[in-house]
Amino acid sequence: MAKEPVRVLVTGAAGQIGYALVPMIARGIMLGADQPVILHMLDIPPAAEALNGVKMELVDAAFPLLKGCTGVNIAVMVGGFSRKEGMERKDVMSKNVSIYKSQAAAPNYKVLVVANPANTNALILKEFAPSIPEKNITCLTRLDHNRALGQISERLSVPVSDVKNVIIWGNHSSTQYPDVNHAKVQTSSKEKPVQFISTVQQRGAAIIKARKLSSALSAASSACDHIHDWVLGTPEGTFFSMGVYSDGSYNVPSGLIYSFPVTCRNGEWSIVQGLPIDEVSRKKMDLTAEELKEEKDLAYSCLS
Ligand SMILES: NC(=O)C1=CN([C@@H]2O[C@H](COP(=O)(O)OP(=O)(O)OC[C@H]3O[C@@H](n4cnc5c(N)ncnc54)[C@H](O)[C@@H]3O)[C@@H](O)[C@H]2O)C=CC1
Ligand SMILES: O=C([O-])CC(=O)C(=O)O
Repeated sequence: MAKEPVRVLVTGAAGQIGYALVPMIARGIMLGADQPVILHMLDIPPAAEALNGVKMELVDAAFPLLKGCTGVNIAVMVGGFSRKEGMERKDVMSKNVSIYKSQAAAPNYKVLVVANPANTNALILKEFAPSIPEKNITCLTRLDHNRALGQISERLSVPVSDVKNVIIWGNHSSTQYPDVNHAKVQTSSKEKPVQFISTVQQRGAAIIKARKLSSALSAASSACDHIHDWVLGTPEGTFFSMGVYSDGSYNVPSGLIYSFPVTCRNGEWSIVQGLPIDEVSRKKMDLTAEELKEEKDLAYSCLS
């Protein structure tokens, strides 16, 4: 029997990530090749004509899984302003957090916040939308996770599918801690990836420098991976990084949206517990938590 369609909301759908993301969803990359979808696309009035163009292209692409354009079960919140060369992600805070406060009227569905500063926007959404369970609000650090897999694969010359269980701890910013201590790589090479941490931390800035625009196809693809694994589950023995509401695991202060290693079953994520943390890692995990606390204060000052 054909499955009931899942309704997916994409905010900022006329932007560059939106333009890359909606055809991926309509092709079944996010939710599976047998899962019909209904797309609900939102943007601001000045982008109405561009959004209409995206809708026309979706019709022209004749996606068999695409059943229409209304209603919501999953929300991918890309809407917002992107940073330019020389800016940090928190520099777009004053423009973007107020969007996440105003969009907090959303009911109970799974939310992925992409727009920067992604962790803090997700926290603002959580704090101003008490009707959404905190387990349903997440932010995208899967792009950083995939960047880490890609760097290891390139540097050790192994297929990316032979690398797993890297971890991105903390903020989707240059203080994030890409941790390879628990990674599994099928290789005989003893070479240690050098400058790996700073390359992953600075990859977003490197893409802006090269493209004069921030990353879009990799962000859209990672957003699909994030929702895919959340809804359909993580493979046995594999974990991924997700920005989620901290419950105090690994002594990360609760009350922050922080990226942890997670596994997913039956549409629910759980933080992987019990990984040993060495002293160097502890310092880096605390540093990125400190930045998130500062961002939270800054966000509230922008909203007052
Ligand atoms: N978490 C992550 O890994 C990544 C996050 N980003 C962030 O994603 C966001 C979007 O990036 P792009 O698509 O490249 O930007 P873009 O500027 O091409 O598109 C953003 C879209 O959002 C729309 N928008 C603005 N305010 C809105 C509102 N109140 N409601 C609905 N739509 C609204 C704009 O009209 C525009 O169409 C940026 O904040 C960017 O920094 C980008 C890459 C990776
Ligand atoms: O760097 C940016 O501003 C866009 C982004 O978040 C990324 O590519 O990781």
